[in-house]
Amino acid sequence: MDETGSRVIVSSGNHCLVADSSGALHRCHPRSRRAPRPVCGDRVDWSADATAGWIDAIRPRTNLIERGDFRGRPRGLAANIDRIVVVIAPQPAPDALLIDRYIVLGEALRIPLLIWCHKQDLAPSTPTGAMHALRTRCEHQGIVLMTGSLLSDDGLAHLRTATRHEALILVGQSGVGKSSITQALIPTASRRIGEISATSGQGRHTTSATTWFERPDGGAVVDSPGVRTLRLDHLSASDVDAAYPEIAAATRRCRFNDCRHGHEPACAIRQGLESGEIDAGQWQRWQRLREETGG
Ligand SMILES: Nc1nc2c(ncn2[C@@H]2O[C@H](COP(=O)(O)OP(=O)(O)OP(=O)(O)O)[C@@H](O)[C@H]2O)c(=O)[nH]1
Ligand SMILES: [Zn+2]
Repeated sequence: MDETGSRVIVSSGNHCLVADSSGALHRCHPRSRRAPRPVCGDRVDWSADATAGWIDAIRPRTNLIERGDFRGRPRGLAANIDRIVVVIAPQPAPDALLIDRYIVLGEALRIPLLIWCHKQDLAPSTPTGAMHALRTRCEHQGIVLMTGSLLSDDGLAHLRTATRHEALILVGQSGVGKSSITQALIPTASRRIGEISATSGQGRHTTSATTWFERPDGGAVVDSPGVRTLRLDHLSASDVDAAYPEIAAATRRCRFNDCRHGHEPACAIRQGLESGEIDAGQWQRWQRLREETGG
């Protein structure tokens, strides 16, 4: 059996599951130890002999999302993604640094980002200061921000329409609702999880695998447990700057090129912080991520 352009829907270290054009799943292995490892979302050519399925080639990727492992080395997470959906909720309270990490990643890979404020049934009637700051930032930077809930009538309608035919990766803290959203967008997701467990031969499919689910309305959703944290060591300081245009512009207005934004005269950052033009929280996060990326 030979197939071209099939989709890798789950990838582990030494094997992956490939969905053929009819959606049937096949367990495949790289041809050799040196062969590049496919990641979730890859398009691959593969073939099967009497013993096993083999990956013959990985098609060129439109993008590759990587995350730093505990040593900061980049690890492939998912490929060919049209949009990063950062899911936040009133509970657990949003982690501004994690949101910023995804804004940096989206800018660096040029993948459009959408911030989905989920569980609106739990949202306070007056937005918190943090939510207000996030909204202002999204307006300034042209980041799409939408709200919804699984407990309201229009639920995910906005998300569905705004991302029609797109391959989404849902990212965010544990417990914000990523898997619930996947199930709501793809009613057959739990059946698919059963098929994946059966084909991978690893018993119950735990939430430990990044998985590509085809959407019934076109496109796909990638649900991944590897997205609750994100290190950016493998990105550069200029990637961080691109996600903070106001801060990056202010640093260029400081009188001294090597201004450390401490006590130097005519420091545009200090002036911006004093006048309130620069958000103090954003400034702290910029410093933190610049340090992480060696800037
Ligand atoms: N109130 C409320 N609860 C929701 C909503 N959507 C999901 N939940 C609940 O939130 C909890 C966490 O949802 P999950 O979908 O498991 O969250 P997750 O982001 O996939 O979490 P991890 O798998 O740990 O990363 C579950 O108890 C859901 O039932 C919503 O719109 N409103
Ligand atoms: Zn300065």
